[in-house]
Amino acid sequence: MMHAQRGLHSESFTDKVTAISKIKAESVSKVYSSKKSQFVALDRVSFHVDAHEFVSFVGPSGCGKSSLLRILAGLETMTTGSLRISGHEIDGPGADRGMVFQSYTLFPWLSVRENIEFGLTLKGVPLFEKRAIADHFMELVGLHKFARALPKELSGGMKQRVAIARALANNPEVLLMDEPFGALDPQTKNAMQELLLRIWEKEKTTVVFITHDIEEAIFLSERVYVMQAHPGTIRQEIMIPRGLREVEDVKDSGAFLKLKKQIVSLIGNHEE
Ligand SMILES: Nc1ncnc2c1ncn2[C@@H]1O[C@H](COP(=O)(O)OP(=O)(O)OP(=O)(O)O)[C@@H](O)[C@H]1O
Repeated sequence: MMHAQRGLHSESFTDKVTAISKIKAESVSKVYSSKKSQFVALDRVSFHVDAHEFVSFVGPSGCGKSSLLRILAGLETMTTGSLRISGHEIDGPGADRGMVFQSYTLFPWLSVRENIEFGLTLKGVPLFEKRAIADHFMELVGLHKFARALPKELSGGMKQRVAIARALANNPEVLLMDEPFGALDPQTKNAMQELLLRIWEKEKTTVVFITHDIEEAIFLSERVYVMQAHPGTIRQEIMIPRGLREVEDVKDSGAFLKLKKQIVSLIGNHEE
């Protein structure tokens, strides 16, 4: 009761923002320290990601994109600031976050199915349920015919499809992706972008996507945070208009090229 009364004024607004935002970062800084020097990789970075949103961070090498994602994943600690997922301060890695990295991180001795089921096995999910979940995600990424294959028998794109399926099988609240298609050839990369969008639309996952590829960020996202380096900060938030992707040959369309030019100049201006 007391809470309801307190919540009537400013606090109710704060509660509402926290409730809407799946991720809320406030003034996150990361300083790498050695005996001789200190390096500010992230300087008071604030952002939010709403539930079911697809948000990308794009920026030049060294702007702190990967540091930010590693902090979100709980693999790295921030130096100062606050970073909450569903209202809870991040305190180490957790099953609420699924990760897909650029480097292939499948267990080489496990089959496609076993890789996808890995987290479910750890959680003690009953066999029947585990099989059904893996079947669903193998179907979703188009690898059901490769259930028994080992990673060494797969192409780079197929490996990343397994990595996405494995991350999603654990039903994470947020999917964190660090340049997941960075090592793929352009054609495979395009196909993977299309696939990821289809999955995102179907599964309603909240996605945080890191890339240095501006086209990729515009094509995939609803919002893009443009970062700058030295120190790593967020320079601007760019809204990607709904329906942009519906246009044929979208990457050559006037609206797309305009957004690309805008982001190139934001990044370029700072690098001069
Ligand atoms: N463990 C570390 N110790 C010291 N400095 C680090 C460490 N990790 C990253 N850095 C520095 O912090 C800065 C940001 O690195 P980070 O990898 O987060 O950037 P990035 O934007 O992902 O760059 P890239 O696209 O090149 O991977 C870089 O200048 C990097 O050299």
